[in-house]
Amino acid sequence: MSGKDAVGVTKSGNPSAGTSAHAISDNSSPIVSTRRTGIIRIPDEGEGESSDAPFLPVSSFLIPPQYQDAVSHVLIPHGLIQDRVHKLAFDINQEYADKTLHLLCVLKGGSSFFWELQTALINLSSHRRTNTAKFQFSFDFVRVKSYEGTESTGKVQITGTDMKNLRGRHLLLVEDLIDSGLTMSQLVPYIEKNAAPASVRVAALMEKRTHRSCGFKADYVAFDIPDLFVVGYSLDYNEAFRDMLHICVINELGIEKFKTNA
Ligand SMILES: O=P(O)(O)OC[C@H]1O[C@H](OP(=O)(O)OP(=O)(O)O)[C@H](O)[C@@H]1O
Ligand code: HPA
Repeated sequence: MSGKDAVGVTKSGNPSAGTSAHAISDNSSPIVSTRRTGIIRIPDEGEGESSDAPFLPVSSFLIPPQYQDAVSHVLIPHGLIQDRVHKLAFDINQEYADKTLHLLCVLKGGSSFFWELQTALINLSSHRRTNTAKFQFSFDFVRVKSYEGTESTGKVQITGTDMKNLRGRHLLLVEDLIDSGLTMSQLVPYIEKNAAPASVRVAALMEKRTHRSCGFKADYVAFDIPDLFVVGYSLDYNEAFRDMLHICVINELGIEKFKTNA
């Protein structure tokens, strides 16, 4: 790989102690867990045996003109995201086969992943052959914010959802990225305390390999990524890049160009 100006994240998010999402708490039917399986590991640049992993140059993809010089390379193309999300949807459909699932989209970063996942779940339920059980889902949104630019403020603001609506439900939080884990390690206990759901699990599109991690692990994960600041597919830097299909790595020029975008 040659994305040598890619931006890594260096500041500490000051996360609290390790937390993980809780398992389903009722015993209505035995299920074979497919959680945390099939995670695709995106290697670090020049990493050991994986050093021949394909470098995906910006010029090989359709990228909005204003972003072409602001990212060093494509990390995860949209097509690969879609394929992985379809598999996660299949696993979720199987595991919650006899339950009504309540998806909780964590805005704003989780929105593209959420729409892709819920479309895949609808498609699965619509196929007679896979629709052997009584899988159903409903959904809601929660706004959670802690980052400014590329750094966590250390304060997680949770707004925009009535906790009463989540009471007694099987919740699946749909989140774009576990970075330090601060956001999820605060959101999950907050919901458990204020909403008393039947169960809470977390589906994350990506988990970052970072020394800043507080140890939080999601239940369903599509990609395991290097410690780089990623943008696109609803992930932002100062609100820029959310309108880019592929997940890319921001570069120094991008950091400068969109510094005052908010
Ligand atoms: O694991 P962490 O270190 O807490 O970082 C992950 C969180 O940071 C981002 O949210 P942000 O605060 O930028 O809000 P946004 O979703 O509106 O972009 C991202 O969408 C995750 O929610
Ligand atoms: O890598 C990232 N990209 C965008 N938003 C983020 N919030 C935490 N980490 C990131």
